[in-house]
Amino acid sequence: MEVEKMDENEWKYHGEGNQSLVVSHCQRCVVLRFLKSPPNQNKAPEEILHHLQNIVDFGKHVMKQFFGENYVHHGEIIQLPLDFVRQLCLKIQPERPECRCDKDMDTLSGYAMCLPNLTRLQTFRFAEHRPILCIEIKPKCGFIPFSSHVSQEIKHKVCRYCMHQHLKVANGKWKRPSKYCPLDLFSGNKQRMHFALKSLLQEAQNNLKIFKNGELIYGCKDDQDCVSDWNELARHLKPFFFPSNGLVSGPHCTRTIVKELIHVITMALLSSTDTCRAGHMKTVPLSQGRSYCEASAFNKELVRNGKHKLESSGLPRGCVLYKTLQAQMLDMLDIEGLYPLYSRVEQYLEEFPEERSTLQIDGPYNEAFYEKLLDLSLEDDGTVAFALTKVQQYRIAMTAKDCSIMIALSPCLQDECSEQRPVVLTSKSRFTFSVSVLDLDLKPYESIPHQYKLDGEIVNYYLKNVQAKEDPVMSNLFKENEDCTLVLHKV
Ligand SMILES: O=P(O)(O)O[C@@H]1[C@@H](OP(=O)(O)O)[C@H](OP(=O)(O)O)[C@H](O)[C@H](OP(=O)(O)O)[C@H]1OP(=O)(O)O
Ligand SMILES: Nc1ncnc2c1ncn2[C@@H]1O[C@H](COP(=O)(O)OP(=O)(O)OP(=O)(O)O)[C@@H](O)[C@H]1O
Repeated sequence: MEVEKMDENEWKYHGEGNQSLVVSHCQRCVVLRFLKSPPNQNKAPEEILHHLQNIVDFGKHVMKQFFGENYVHHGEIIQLPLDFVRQLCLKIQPERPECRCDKDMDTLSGYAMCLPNLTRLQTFRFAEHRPILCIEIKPKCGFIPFSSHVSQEIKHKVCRYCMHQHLKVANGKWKRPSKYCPLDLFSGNKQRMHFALKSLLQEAQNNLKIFKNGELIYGCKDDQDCVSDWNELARHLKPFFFPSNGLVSGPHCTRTIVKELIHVITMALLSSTDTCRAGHMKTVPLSQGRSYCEASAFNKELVRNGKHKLESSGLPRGCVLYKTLQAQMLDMLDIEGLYPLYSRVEQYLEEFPEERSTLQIDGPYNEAFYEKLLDLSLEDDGTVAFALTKVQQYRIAMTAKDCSIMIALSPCLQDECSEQRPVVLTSKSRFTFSVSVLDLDLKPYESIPHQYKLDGEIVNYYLKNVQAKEDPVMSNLFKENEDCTLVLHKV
């Protein structure tokens, strides 16, 4: 990219989260990702550069090992003319959702990350202008804690996402709770995955976005009360799924298109498109802990219908969900078991502050950092080294619990499909696709006390306001469903 010739008119607002703001190039398949900070808390340019370098290194040396080369795009740092950045910031300001304007885009350092635009990622090497459909999912934590450090029984039964929904609605973050449960999505069972994806389509919140040719066509843009218009979505998707226009419009057409969409997403999420170095590293057997969440609407429906056996088909080893879950499961102790270890490291750092850099708390996130993550032992020998390893593994897990998965699909004809590209078929079309993982910035060490506090708030709110008011019939049904062991005594 010729940075001297940068023109803000060639870029447009693309999206943002809590930490960064993304603009996309109008013609080329690239984006610029800028860091954000609260007003009047600008960081020095060297600090921004260091932070961005850490993000790139972490993607390159750590997350690529967990997910594999093809899933992770670490990007590169780019230094831009300050005048261009200032003009760009002014240009995009009116497009920004109000709820994100509590932070400003960094316009002082001139540094940003340059990445491929994953919503327009070409799945064909030569096809320049093929239509592209892209689905972005932020799946959140897909397992129930199995750690013995968990103090509240409810955490072994209901997943964090489902509990957190109630607090979010109470706080006004969202108007309605979602029926999505990450455990259904991560179950590998097609029926449960279908239910999870349908729930995301009903209440997207910040967990689902759909882009057509790089433009956001579905998902929450601004307010907490976004309406899910499936008919409008079906209108956008019809040319992808029914290219010869064979399907009449109406509710049946909408339902069929949504079903086909869910099918292609499921197939892409379950496909194994990459191998990775950490592939042999099995954090925790997937069978450990409960494989379903008692609060999941799918589960409740089954129980109501007298069916107590919830299927969990398991995930194929190479698929993106499996890899995400394995990285998430590096949180083996739960925040309750981790917090005392964090305090041990803190105490050590208070005594020996100069050790902070040797311990690689703020990077560099290099090969040596990755190697230290591989020790999965849970035997606490009382050392700072043990505590630190668990803290760093927890930070990786938190990152994987908050990342997003992007699936880019482009229609192809039968004779066009290459053997190197995965293909998914629907009733009337076929797509080549690529899967990527984004927002893999390592969660800061400093966020651990916040995680500890938030965990308590989520659980206490749930116990006080939801579980206490739960339908007693439902609770009894669950009790009947609990596993029981028959103990035989000698007489
Ligand atoms: O704690 P959670 O689960 O609410 O996750 C936060 C996300 O909220 P969500 O629940 O997904 O709506 C939150 O997302 P939103 O800003 O609400 O879209 C951020 O991703 C936040 O990350 P960071 O601390 O800014 O790096 C996330 O915080 P971390 O816990 O990942 O640090
Ligand atoms: N390489 C990319 N290609 C296309 N779109 C992208 C890319 N990177 C980010 N985006 C879009 O920008 C949005 C915000 O980016 P990102 O998730 O990295 O922000 P964040 O502030 O780090 O998020 P969080 O709130 O989770 O901390 C994403 O949800 C996605 O829609």
